[in-house]
Amino acid sequence: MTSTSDTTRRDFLKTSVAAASAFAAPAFVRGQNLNSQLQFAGIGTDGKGYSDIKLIASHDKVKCVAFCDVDLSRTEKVKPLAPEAPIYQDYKKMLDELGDKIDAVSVSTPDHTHAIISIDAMQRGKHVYCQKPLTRTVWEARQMRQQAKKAGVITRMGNQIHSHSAYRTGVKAIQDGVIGKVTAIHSWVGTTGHGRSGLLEPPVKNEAVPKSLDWNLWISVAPMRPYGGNRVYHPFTWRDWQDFGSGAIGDFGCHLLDPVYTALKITGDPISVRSEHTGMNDEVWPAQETIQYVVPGTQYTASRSLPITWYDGGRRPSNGIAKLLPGQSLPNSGSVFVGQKGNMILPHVGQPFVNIEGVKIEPVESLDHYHGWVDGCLSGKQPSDGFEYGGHLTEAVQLGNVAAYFPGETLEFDGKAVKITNNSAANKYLTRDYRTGFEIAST
Ligand SMILES: NC(=O)C1=CN([C@@H]2O[C@H](COP(=O)(O)OP(=O)(O)OC[C@H]3O[C@@H](n4cnc5c(N)ncnc54)[C@H](OP(=O)(O)O)[C@@H]3O)[C@@H](O)[C@H]2O)C=CC1
Ligand SMILES: O=C1CO[C@H](CO)[C@@H](O)[C@@H]1O
Repeated sequence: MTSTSDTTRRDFLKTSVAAASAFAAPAFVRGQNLNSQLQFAGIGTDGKGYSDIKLIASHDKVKCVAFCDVDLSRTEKVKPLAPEAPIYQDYKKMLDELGDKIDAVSVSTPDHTHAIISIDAMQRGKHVYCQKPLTRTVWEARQMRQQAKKAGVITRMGNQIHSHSAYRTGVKAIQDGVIGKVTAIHSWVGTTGHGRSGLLEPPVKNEAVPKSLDWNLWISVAPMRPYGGNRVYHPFTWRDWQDFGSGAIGDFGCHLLDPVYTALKITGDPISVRSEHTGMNDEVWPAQETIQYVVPGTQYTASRSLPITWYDGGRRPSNGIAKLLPGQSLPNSGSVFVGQKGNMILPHVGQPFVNIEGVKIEPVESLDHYHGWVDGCLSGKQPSDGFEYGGHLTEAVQLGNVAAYFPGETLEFDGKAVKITNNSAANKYLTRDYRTGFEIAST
């Protein structure tokens, strides 16, 4: 028997699919459960996962139907958000068991697990909000773009500052031509590529895995290694380690380069990338690094190509580049947009200013990044910064990490073929070897 609410849900689905040309997927794939409510499951429930889930759940049309975390001791905070929602340790089991009861998921787990979880969820027709960087490798980012397109689901990358007034104001100022056409970009972050765990190599002594944690699931696609101990790899310190995290450029590149990519409408693949750093081994990322990209020019750039320089670990552009006015200073993290009429300095989560006497930039309002994604899921309207956009940005970020293995060498990239054309040894770093049972099939 068909209930009234079932009919309403199907009617809603038909209307929203018809109304949204961006909805490419067949109706059976797209949220059978979508009516005026989004049935949502949060994967990764502590750290950033908790705030992602809380802010998504604060939308009045969201119902939390399940939570998942490989460490059950880290699920306490989300429980009050939906005390009746089941808690899983394995996202696959959750998706298998709950099936159509889930319309959408957030993926707020360490970087190495973003792709395997998000791609699986998209293949099952779920909308996905995934943390930055979208993936751990270039190849995975390309798969995310392709799978999102194929599934026709609504996606967004979790770089919430994209919707913040500071970045939106910077984007508008560039597109309004306040500094003229852009000739170069310099972006930097104060953080370092390693140092969070205090280790450069895996520890010799290992502690027992806590009972609440499924270490096999935490390791996921990466080669198995012992647990180590609290904060050797998890929580949080996985960022240092090449198997799991993506160093300083991976941690902050998708934040800082986001207003650059958005303002300049960069949609092409990087042409070349070159890294220079203080040294690295096979385990952790460099402490200090400078990465030089060349990307295709756009309507907002002065030339057919644009140099972007990335600095981290305390490095930043020189005063000669920034050309600040008296009283101005560079923030700890941010970007200098060098333009034909002057420079715009865009602090990370701070309002932009220019080095042109008498020119002030009016702030534009913030939007709700989380609710924007939920609204997109309900209406069928894809936000402009879905996985196509986030995938491009992540490919650039992770190319920087490929270049780190060949310091001082300019690597030329063929984006169409996803290939480094002038150094065959570099190609293996565009992807990874997947652990048996955790493979990602090509889309
Ligand atoms: N946009 C932003 O401003 C921010 C984004 N981030 C991003 O959020 C993500 C998470 O970072 P952070 O919260 O610091 O990391 P943490 O290590 O603190 O937490 C990640 C959470 O995911 C859980 N988890 C790990 N693997 C899985 C899995 N396979 N399935 C389900 N749950 C899993 C972890 O459990 P366990 O305790 O076992 O590790 C933990 O609860 C990263 O991609 C990071 O880059 C982080 C901070 C801010
Ligand atoms: O914005 C952020 C704050 O710091 C975290 C830890 O380095 C980052 O991962 C995150 O993206």
